[in-house]
Amino acid sequence: MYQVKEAFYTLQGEGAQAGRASVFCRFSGCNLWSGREIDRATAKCTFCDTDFIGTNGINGGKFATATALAEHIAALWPSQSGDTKQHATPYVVFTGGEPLLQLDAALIATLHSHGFEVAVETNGTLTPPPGIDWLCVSPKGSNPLAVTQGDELKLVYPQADAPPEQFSNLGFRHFFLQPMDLVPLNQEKTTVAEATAYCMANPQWRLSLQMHKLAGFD
Ligand SMILES: C[S@@+](CC[C@H](N)C(=O)[O-])C[C@H]1O[C@@H](n2cnc3c(N)ncnc32)[C@H](O)[C@@H]1O
Ligand SMILES: Nc1nc2[nH]cc(C(=O)O)c2c(=O)[nH]1
Ligand code: SF4
Ligand SMILES: [Mg+2]
Repeated sequence: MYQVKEAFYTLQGEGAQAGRASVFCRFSGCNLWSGREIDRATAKCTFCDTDFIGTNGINGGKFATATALAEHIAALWPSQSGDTKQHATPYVVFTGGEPLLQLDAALIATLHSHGFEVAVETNGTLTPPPGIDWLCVSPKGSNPLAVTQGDELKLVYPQADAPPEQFSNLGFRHFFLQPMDLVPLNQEKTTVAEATAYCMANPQWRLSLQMHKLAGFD
């Protein structure tokens, strides 16, 4: 049984694939926070910008089989019109909550058979199933990483207990700093200038702004 908070068609707003048309599938639940505000201060991850509780969002629900969820996701990809010369590869991004609590090899294989490339946004504390085409790891404080290689490492910045230097030798193709959005924490200060300064001083790192929030597309 897969529990999905919401699923929607949008553009990837973050990291190296920013701007790419994507179906987002947001699984319910996380291993680092209950999702309740009352627990935020004592959680293992304290700055989350997302509601991942339950299955009541747009196109959310409970899915008994990989086939049922894959068909639900595939139906959100636009049908290619007859005069389209170039055919874009359908792309699904599994996120959450923490997607590696639920994503399995059967669901990935079924999406491949529907022609999808499969991307994952994970906190890196759980071992991924085989078959993922694009793996984004976003470390959270001092929580130990189970994943030390992948396509991109996207660090929310600043985190006192997770400085970039701690990750710069890991086996990723791309390294991004994403300024911490303080709105969910009810704080005024912006972190964009700090992340910009770090990237300019340390050119291994690139800046990831959350395009969907700036442009307002989800
Ligand atoms: C909501 S998380 C879900 C996936 C997974 N649990 C994780 O943490 O990577 C999706 C992305 O949003 C980032 N994120 C969460 N809260 C944020 C915030 N306040 N500011 C900027 N990025 C944030 C995460 O680091 C992650 O890259
Ligand atoms: N457009 C858009 N891009 C995103 N990239 C990562 C997101 C996430 O919440 O995992 C996200 C999201 O919530 N929306
Ligand atoms: S690990 Fe990801 S989903 Fe879980 S609380 Fe942190 S940012 Fe949110
Ligand atoms: Mg998000």
